[in-house]
Amino acid sequence: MNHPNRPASPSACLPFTTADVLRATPLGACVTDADGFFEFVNPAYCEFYGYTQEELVGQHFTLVVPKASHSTMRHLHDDFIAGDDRGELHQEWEVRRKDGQLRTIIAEATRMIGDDGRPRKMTFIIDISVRKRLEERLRQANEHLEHMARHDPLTGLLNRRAGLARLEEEVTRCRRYASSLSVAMCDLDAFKAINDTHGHATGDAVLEALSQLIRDDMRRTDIAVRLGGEEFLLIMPGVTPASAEQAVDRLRRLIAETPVTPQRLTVTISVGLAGFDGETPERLLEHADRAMYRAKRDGRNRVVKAAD
Ligand SMILES: Nc1nc2c(ncn2[C@@H]2O[C@H](COP(=O)(O)OP(=O)(O)OP(=O)(O)O)[C@@H](O)[C@H]2O)c(=O)[nH]1
Repeated sequence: MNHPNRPASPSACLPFTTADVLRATPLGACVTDADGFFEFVNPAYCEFYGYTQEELVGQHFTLVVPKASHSTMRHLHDDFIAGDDRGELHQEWEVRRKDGQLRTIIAEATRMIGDDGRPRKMTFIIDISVRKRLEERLRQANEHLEHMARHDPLTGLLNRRAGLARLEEEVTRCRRYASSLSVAMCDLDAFKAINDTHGHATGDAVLEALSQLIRDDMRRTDIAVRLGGEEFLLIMPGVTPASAEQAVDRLRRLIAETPVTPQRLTVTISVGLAGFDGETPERLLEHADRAMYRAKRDGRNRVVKAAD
């Protein structure tokens, strides 16, 4: 049974006008004519943009759009008014308040035909600026975490786990395209003595400076990894062992000649070099490692190529 005060037809149940409803809604709402001029704005719309109703009605809607998007927005408005789509639009936009602040909104628009037979665009807006800011902060935090998970905090080079994963990738690529790949295992010489004589902080400064020298000297396509302690791995995709030997020996000389601390300490490295020849990444590293130990045994501060 119907409520005695409730009319039977649902279409006749609102005892106020549509404009009353729009004025009362906490959502910003506006109506623009076919040319994009505001015909109606509700109080929530005015409050969000910081304009009065008088300042908005009669103005073109691009008043609340950053200059860079004017032309895009005009075209979209025209297409929307003329379009024969569903007549609805749900989109995220950056908009500009009267005080110049940029905000992000979701706009829900509907095309409606007025009593005069002319099309209009009715838009509801939802402010999502706070959510956007949080999303951006979350994205930056994730990026930072991902960077931390892949890099050594002292030197900024790839850490062991990320470096070995890169080596696997490069070996796979090399197999597929039959390209060259060389790796160099580099170990600081007599580093314990530096720590013991000058302290751990100086030791850390040496590792940082050494990493910077490696970064500056290597090709952009080379990959430098801090495997741990005073041991570094250089992965050189597309480089033959002969070219790698020249490059790494140049780096060795550069390191030996360059003071790496304010006290002008210099250090040397011993390097074992191996070229990829179809083996697994583990075997490739073993070859480079063995060559590095020979470099140590033969007197340090030298590059030794792995035996074929
Ligand atoms: N300051 C500092 N020292 C480190 C770090 N990681 C490893 N070490 C030190 O590196 C030194 C390595 O010493 P050893 O393995 O004996 O090698 P070495 O003295 O370089 O001698 P050779 O390799 O035979 O030339 C040790 O004293 C470690 O404590 C680090 O992150 N910071």
